[in-house]
Amino acid sequence: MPTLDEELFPSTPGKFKIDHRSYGINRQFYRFFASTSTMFLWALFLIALTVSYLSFQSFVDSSTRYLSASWGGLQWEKQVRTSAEIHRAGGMSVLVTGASGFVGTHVSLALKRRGDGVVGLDNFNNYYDPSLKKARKALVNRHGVFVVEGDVNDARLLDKLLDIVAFTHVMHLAAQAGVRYAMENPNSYVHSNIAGLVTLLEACKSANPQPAIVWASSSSVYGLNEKVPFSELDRTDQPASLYAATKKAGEEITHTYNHIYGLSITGLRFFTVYGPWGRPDMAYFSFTRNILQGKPITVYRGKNKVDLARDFTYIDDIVKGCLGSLDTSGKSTGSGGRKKGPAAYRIFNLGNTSPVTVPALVRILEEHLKTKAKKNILDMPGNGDVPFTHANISSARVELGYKPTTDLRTGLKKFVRWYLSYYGYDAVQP
Ligand SMILES: O=C(O)[C@H]1O[C@H](OP(=O)(O)OP(=O)(O)OC[C@H]2O[C@@H](n3ccc(=O)[nH]c3=O)[C@H](O)[C@@H]2O)[C@H](O)[C@@H](O)[C@H]1O
Repeated sequence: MPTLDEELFPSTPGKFKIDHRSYGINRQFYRFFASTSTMFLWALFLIALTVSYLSFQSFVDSSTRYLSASWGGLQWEKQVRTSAEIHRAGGMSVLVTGASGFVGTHVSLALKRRGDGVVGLDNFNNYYDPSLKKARKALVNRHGVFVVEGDVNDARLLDKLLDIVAFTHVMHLAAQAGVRYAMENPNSYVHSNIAGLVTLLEACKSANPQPAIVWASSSSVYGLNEKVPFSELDRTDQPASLYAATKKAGEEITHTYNHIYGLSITGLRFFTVYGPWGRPDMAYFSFTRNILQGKPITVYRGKNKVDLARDFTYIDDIVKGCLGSLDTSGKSTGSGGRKKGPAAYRIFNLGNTSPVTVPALVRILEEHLKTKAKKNILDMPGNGDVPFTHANISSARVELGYKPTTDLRTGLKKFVRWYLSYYGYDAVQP
C-alpha cells in the first residue's frame, strides 16, 4: 500500500497507476482532483513562505540602514544648527563639502575664525589615508565645525541639510582629485565630479532660499594649451586627463544651472595647491616622505628632456581666494527650482603666477629636510600629466582682491615643519 507522499509525488515513473478494473470513473476523478488541490495548497504555502522571507529581509535591511546611518535625529540636527550659527554682523552660513579634505579643512577654519557659520560634509573615502582626514576633522571640530559623514551623491541628506539650515553659500570642494589616478579608477571621477556635482546642484536649485555656490575646478582644464600664462579666456577643450575632462564638464554643467535656475556660480581653477595638512598623493608630499625614509623618488621629465613645471600655490593664498569668492558671489536669484532673474556666473584662476620646475622643488625640499634625495629621472609617461602650468590671475586680482604672497620656498618650509610635527622624523606613515 503506497503512502500519501508516494501518491502525491511518485518517485518512480508509472508508480502512480490507475487500475480501471478496481476504480470507477468517479474515483479516478476524485483522485485527480484531490492531488491537484493539494498541489495548489503546497504552492500557496511556498509562495507565502517566500513572501514572508522577502519582507523579513527588507525589514532587516532597512533597520540596518537606519541603525548604521551616520546622520539624522534631533541631536544631529541640533549639532548642524549650532555649527551653522553666524557670529558676526553680515556673516554667512556655509555648507562646505569635502570639509575634511585639504582645502576644505583650511577654508572651514578660516570661515569659522571670522565668525561665519560652517557645516562640513565629507565621505571619508580611502583614496588616501582616511586617518589623516579624521585628524583634520578633529581639528575643525575643536574649532566648532561639525562635519557630517556623508556623500554628495546622497540627495536625501543634502535636502535635509538645506532644509535644516538656510545656507547662504555652498563651498563645494568634495571631488575625486589626482590627475594620474584617473587611469586606474575612471568611474570614481564620474561618480564624484559629475554625478555628485549634479546631485548637489539639484538640491541647491530646489532649496528655498537657494545658496550661492563656489566650487573647485582645476588648472588641469587648460590641458594641452601652450599659450602662457593661462588666462580664463584661453581654450579649455583639450583636456589631457579624465580628471581634467570631468572638471571641464563641471564648468559646463554649472553653467546650465546658472542659466536655467538662477544659481550664482563661481568656479575656481586651483593651481597645484600645497601646504600643511596637504594631500599625501601629491608630489611635494610623497617626495618629503620618501626623502625622510631614504627611499628613491621618481622625477618625471618632459619631451626633449625639458623639466616639468608647476605654478605651485600655497594653501593660505588659496583660502583667501575662496573667501574672496564667497564674499563677492552675489545671491542666487531663484527659489524652489524657479529662476527669478540672472545670477553671477564666474570662473577664476587661483595660482601663484611663478612656475617652478619639479627638480627645483626637490632641491628646496632637500634643503629644508637637510637630506639628499635619491632620484630616478624618468620620461613622463602618457598618463594625463601636462608639461607646465602658469596662471594669469588678473581677473581674480580685480574681482576678488586675490593677491598670492607666499613663494614656494617659504610655503614648503611651513609644510615641512607641519609634516615633522605630525608624522615625526622617522615616520613610516603615510
Ligand atoms: O592644479 C591642479 O588642478 C591639479 O594639481 C595637482 O596635480 P599636479 O599638478 O599633477 O600635482 P602633483 O601630482 O603634485 O604633480 C606635480 C608635478 O610633479 C610631477 N611628479 C609627480 C609625481 C611623481 O612621482 N613624480 C613627479 O615628477 C608631476 O609630473 C607634476 O609635474 C593635483 O594633484 C590635482 O588634483 C589638481 O588639483
